[in-house]
Amino acid sequence: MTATLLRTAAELHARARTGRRAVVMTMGALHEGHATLIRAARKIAGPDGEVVVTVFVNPLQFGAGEDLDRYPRTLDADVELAGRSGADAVFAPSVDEVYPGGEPQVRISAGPMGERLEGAARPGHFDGMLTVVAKLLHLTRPDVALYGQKDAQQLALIRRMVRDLNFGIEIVGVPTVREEDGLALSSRNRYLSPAERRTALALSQALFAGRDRHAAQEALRARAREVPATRARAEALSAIGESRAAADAHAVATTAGGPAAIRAAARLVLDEAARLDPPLTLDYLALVDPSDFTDIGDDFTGEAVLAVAARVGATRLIDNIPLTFGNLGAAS
Ligand SMILES: Nc1ncnc2c1ncn2[C@@H]1O[C@H](COP(=O)(O)OP(=O)(O)OP(=O)(O)O)[C@@H](O)[C@H]1O
Ligand SMILES: CC(C)(CO)[C@@H](O)C(=O)[O-]
Ligand code: BAL
Repeated sequence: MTATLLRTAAELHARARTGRRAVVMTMGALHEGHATLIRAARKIAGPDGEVVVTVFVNPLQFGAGEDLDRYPRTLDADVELAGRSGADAVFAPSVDEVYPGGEPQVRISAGPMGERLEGAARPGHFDGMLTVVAKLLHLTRPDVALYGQKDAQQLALIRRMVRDLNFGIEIVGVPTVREEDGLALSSRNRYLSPAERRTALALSQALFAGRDRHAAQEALRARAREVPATRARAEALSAIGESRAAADAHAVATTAGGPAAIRAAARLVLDEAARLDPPLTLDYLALVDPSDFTDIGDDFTGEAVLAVAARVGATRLIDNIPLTFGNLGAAS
């Protein structure tokens, strides 16, 4: 399948609409994570519907000193990958096409959730992101739009904007696609040298260590209901597995359990990576409620997000993993 390249809003609006329109928004430099979103969009739109992929590196969401100028731009390959993955059209407007009068004076405000974690590290980022997402939703007029859970805070804010401002568009989240060794796919991975990539693996490893600790805690809680506490604890700890035993023993020894122990288990991996060459520099590690991105408390139940951001060399990467608390029937 070949995707049609559209450069202007006029070209986009001239397209005859057929069936449901599903939109996948990207900044280009497409990879298998994007391809997964496009395939999911194709499924939702169906054979009679339409899948539109947007490619736009939005200056409004980059801060001074960030990587706007060096962000990879690979439009020909993007159109090819989009078509191969099931897109009908790629809308890749210029900056002038999106912001004809220069930067917009009226913008979307992301509110308090937009000032936490990524928002604290990148002031103004989420206002710029939501402003362009609102514009692209108006320009593409989809029935449904799909976003990756890799950018969990972005996804949560888009859901919030669509609900709070009555956009009337269905928002679908797609789970994070990872390399075989666990690294989350990201356009920015192409900045990494082989040595930096080895260090960057610590982001996902830390999340997996936190996930293992969480699984052990949930197992412990479940077992505690069935068998005497001491036996349950031993069994649950053995479920963690030999590979994590040292990190886990440390976490058990230094924390009281609950969210603190999960953070501690993840933190240990990140602290080790800080001593590698090249080192990892941690920006934040947080275990948050995805409805507002505040830290969860000990009595939290439901779905939480363990999120991390770090620098390796000149590259800043983010990753996260969902963890379900108190739902003993579900896998974490
Ligand atoms: N590994 C992934 N798995 C699932 N979705 C992803 C993945 N990487 C990106 N996405 C999603 O693709 C959409 C476009 O993201 P974007 O173009 O910024 O890609 P990216 O790889 O996240 O780039 P960057 O490295 O700049 O963060 C977003 O909804 C994002 O969450
Ligand atoms: C949603 C988005 C396309 C807005 O520029 C961007 O933030 C991204 O690619 O995740
Ligand atoms: N993938 C999120 C877009 C950004 O980093 O600006």
